[in-house]
Amino acid sequence: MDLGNLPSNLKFQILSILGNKDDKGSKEITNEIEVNDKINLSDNIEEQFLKLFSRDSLLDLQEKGFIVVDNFLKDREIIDGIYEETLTLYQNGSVKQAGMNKSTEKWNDKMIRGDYMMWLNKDTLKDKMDSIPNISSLLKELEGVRSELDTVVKHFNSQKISTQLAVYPKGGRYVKHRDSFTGQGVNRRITMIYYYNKNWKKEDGGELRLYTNNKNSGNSNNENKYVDIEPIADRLLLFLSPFMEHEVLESHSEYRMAITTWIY
Ligand SMILES: O=C(O)CCC(=O)C(=O)O
Ligand SMILES: [Fe+2]
Repeated sequence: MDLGNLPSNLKFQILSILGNKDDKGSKEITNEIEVNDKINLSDNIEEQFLKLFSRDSLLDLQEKGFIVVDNFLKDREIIDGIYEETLTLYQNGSVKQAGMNKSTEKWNDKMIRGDYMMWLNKDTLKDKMDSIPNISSLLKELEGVRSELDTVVKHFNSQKISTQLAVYPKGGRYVKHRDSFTGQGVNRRITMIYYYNKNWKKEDGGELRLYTNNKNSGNSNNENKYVDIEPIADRLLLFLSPFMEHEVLESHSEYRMAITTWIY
């Protein structure tokens, strides 16, 4: 099925069903907040707690809608370990073809998203965590990003996170979409994608095309402007989930891997 010809609001609705299918094991949300407003990351910040972020990077995230952090883990052994553990999970069938799920309906369409995915949820993976030590250490670092945001940006007050691991086999892509929508109650606010594709080269494709029209900043630009983010090893991309449209371009490598955490 080609969604390209559908009006964009309809396309977004379909993709939101797909994108918002959530991990069942996540904790109950106790303290609901409305995310129908702009995301403010620069007012009343506690600068003394900044470690990973700088004041400017928080401003960039708010105004440009995204930031790229290279050399996130810096440890070659861990990065290679994450790759190997992902390959094992993929080859033993733990990583399943992604599709659209809404109650009993199931709809898989490789033209829309060609990835295989699994939720990485600490509760559901309790006894498996020991077999994926390197992925576990990445998850700790990603939790650290969340806690820095909560500590530095007093009003940020994150509600939960969820994480998925995705593998795109050759030919895989994911059409243009947003990861969440404003005005729907508790929702994804920040998308963080960690890439660990060894020796990625231009011919491998699979770049993340990020449309830079960020309505969070109040200076929206041309809808069609974009940047292509190369999914190179040890790169962490952060963007504002409700404001940034993006797509995964067709991947030509054998496996294109990513671990994505959403902060709500
Ligand atoms: O892997 C990527 O670069 C992006 C994946 C994505 O957009 C998603 O899973 O919602
Ligand atoms: Fe996405």
